[in-house]
Amino acid sequence: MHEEALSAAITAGGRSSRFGSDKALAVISGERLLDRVARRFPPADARVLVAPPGRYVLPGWTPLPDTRPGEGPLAGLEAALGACPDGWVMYAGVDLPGLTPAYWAALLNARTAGARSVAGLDASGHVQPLAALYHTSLRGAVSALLDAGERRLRAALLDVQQVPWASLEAQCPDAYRNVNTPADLPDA
Ligand SMILES: Nc1nc2c(ncn2[C@@H]2O[C@H](COP(=O)(O)OP(=O)(O)OP(=O)(O)O)[C@@H](O)[C@H]2O)c(=O)[nH]1
Ligand SMILES: [Mg+2]
Repeated sequence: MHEEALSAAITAGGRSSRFGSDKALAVISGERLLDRVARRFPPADARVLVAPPGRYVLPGWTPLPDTRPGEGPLAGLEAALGACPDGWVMYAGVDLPGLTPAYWAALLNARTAGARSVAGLDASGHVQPLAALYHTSLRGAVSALLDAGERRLRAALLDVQQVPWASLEAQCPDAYRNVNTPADLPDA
């Protein structure tokens, strides 16, 4: 059987305009948000950090420039899918400090035959595309969406397997805690 790779990708190409300074560098519990998200992925065959060239140094992660700089996390996904080996990509925003290895394991375990993306539902039932699995077979579809003017990341959730919050809450209660402003930083 053909072995598929498992890759990790962090997207950090945003402007942090609501935060007021680069939120990836914000320190929480003594470490940068960037380092925290990075170290909470399970082991992966490839690890890429999508961000403007030279903005970050993250040992063990391959720096990857945006294919369409400034066009948002859907464009970041295009870059990640294009650079990762064929298989599944764990794709996360840099501003989700509550993610854990168990969260990724829960998504990976939820994969079904035919699914090309896997995303959790939050406590309100909203799908969460910024901490989700995408299969590299979506490359062409994601580029086509961008070419057509689409910029919402959730549009990339094609052939999606959804994971109910009840299946995620125990493993990762803070999974979708999102840092947009300094007030969102959890107190250490
Ligand atoms: N690669 C890449 N990532 C992006 C881009 N825009 C936003 N992101 C990332 O997508 C995630 C969610 O985006 P936002 O929460 O809007 O972050 P942001 O755009 O930096 O912040 P705001 O300027 O306040 O909207 C963060 O991890 C961002 O770094 C982009 O153009 N390219
Ligand atoms: Mg933004």
